[in-house]
Amino acid sequence: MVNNGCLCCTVRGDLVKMLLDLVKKKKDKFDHIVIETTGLAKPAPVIETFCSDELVSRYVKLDGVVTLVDSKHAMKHLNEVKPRFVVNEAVEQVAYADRIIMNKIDLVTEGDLEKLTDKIKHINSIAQIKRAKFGVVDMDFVLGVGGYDLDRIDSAVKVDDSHGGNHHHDTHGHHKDHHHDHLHDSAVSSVSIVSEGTLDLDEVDDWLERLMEEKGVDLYRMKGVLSVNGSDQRYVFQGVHSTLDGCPGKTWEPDEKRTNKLVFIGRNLDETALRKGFKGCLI
Ligand SMILES: Nc1nc2c(ncn2[C@@H]2O[C@H](COP(=O)(O)OP(=O)(O)OP(=O)(O)O)[C@@H](O)[C@H]2O)c(=O)[nH]1
Repeated sequence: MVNNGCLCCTVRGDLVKMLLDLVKKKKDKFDHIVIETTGLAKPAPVIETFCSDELVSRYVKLDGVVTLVDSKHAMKHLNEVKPRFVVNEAVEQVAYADRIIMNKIDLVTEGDLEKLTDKIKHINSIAQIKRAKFGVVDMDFVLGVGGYDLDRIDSAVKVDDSHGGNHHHDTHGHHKDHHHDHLHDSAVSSVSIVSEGTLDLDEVDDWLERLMEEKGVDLYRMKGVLSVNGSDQRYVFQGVHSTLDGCPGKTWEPDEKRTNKLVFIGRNLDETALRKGFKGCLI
């Protein structure tokens, strides 16, 4: 148990200590460690503990972030307008999730669930969503997620069209689902780019580095599968704020369409600039 039960940034030191204590005492006896934060916790400092603390990252690796959404009350919290510089914790917790459980579905209508799903997908188009009653989901949905695993990015950024989506199969325009514009006013959103073409990897590196330098604070997560020059392998990358990981991935099949797929999740994302940046890397 972390001192005051709250995993905000001020107690991150406690989390590091607790994890290292567990590793020392119970070495090799863990399959997983599950950390439950309070509903008011900011996910970023917890996630960053696993990337940035050298000792922690040596012994444990972050598998994924699961967010449990109360389907009856979530919309109200997601739409809550906070004072300037105050984060909306509900939005943050959806934005950083790899998996989302929409719970208490028995208490709302199908229409409510659809609106909430739209809202969630607008904020975070990468996370897999499952509906549940009393939190019942398969264990596989919450453990062994591989949300930070470069080998599994390919399936993570498969772009989902089922809810009106917020991506384009092209490189133009603004995403808007005209039926639900009123739901999509959150400053935190996802931008997806899906486009064929070959990219210059050096240009991509420069672009992403620049992006992280300039927008690192607002760029919560990004993932991508790219077709790059001089390689028969996909290039996969993933990042959290200003931490970026990239490496060659699976080989493209000879007759496979080499489609680039990138997803960015963040605050006040400039979609036009992101698309322009991407285009600038095309050969
Ligand atoms: N109808 C219905 N009730 C539920 C469901 N899931 C949980 N509850 C009830 O909701 C109440 C509050 O439980 P939770 O929302 O799980 O509470 P919580 O926020 O996790 O509580 P703590 O983490 O202990 O603070 C309990 O009475 C649960 O039985 C559900 O799917 N449907």
